[in-house]
Amino acid sequence: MLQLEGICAEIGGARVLRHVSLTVPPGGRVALIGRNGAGKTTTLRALMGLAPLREGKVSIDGRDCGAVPAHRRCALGVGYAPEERNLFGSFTVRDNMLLPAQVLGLSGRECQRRLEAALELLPELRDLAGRKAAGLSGGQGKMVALGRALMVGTRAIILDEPLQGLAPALALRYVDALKRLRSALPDVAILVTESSPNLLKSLIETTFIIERGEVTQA
Ligand SMILES: Nc1ncnc2c1ncn2[C@@H]1O[C@H](COP(=O)(O)OP(=O)(O)OP(=O)(O)O)[C@@H](O)[C@H]1O
Repeated sequence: MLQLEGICAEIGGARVLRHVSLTVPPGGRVALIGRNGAGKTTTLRALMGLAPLREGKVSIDGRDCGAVPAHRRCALGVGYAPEERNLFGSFTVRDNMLLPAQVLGLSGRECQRRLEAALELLPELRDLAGRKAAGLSGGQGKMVALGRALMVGTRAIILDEPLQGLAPALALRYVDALKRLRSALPDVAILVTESSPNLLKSLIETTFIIERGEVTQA
């Protein structure tokens, strides 16, 4: 379970999150919907320990994360696919996917097992596995970022505007991939942000709305 309780955050002295509370239950499918600049990315960054909190508490599976630095949060089973993807262009898709599992210190065997499981769930990545990330299209890169999040996201994956900028057909393919994950990994929660709920309707159980840093449940 992912839980944000009364989170407040500032960037450059400006209030960006105002007492944000949001819960993602185990295996839950939750969307956070808001316009550009509403605070979606900052909310996810707060969850991952990448945005400093002024107030409030983040917990993962009941564990208070106040003292857990960002680079250890994925060890709690949370995989994060940031909006900008942040792939290493000179690495292959395979190596980009393996990286977070290797950083966690998982054995080579476990890394390979997870890679195979992720490629099984996202077969479009199998053909790309040996390609350098620099040569991928935006849509392919988003799929790789999803696969990479799955490598460590044994409890939850959080996806920041994964459909943003995708052509409608690609966006539907991405949502189909998420639906496959829902069936294959029912215990892995998904928290996804978007500016519009339309394409996510068939996937999502609970929707939160964020407006000027304030979150309400739809
Ligand atoms: N590095 C920064 N410096 C100054 N202001 C920032 C910075 N990052 C975010 N902000 C401001 O914080 C607010 C929330 O930004 P955030 O990126 O969380 O919103 P968002 O809902 O994810 O929007 P987008 O869809 O544009 O990514 C915005 O008003 C934005 O201008």
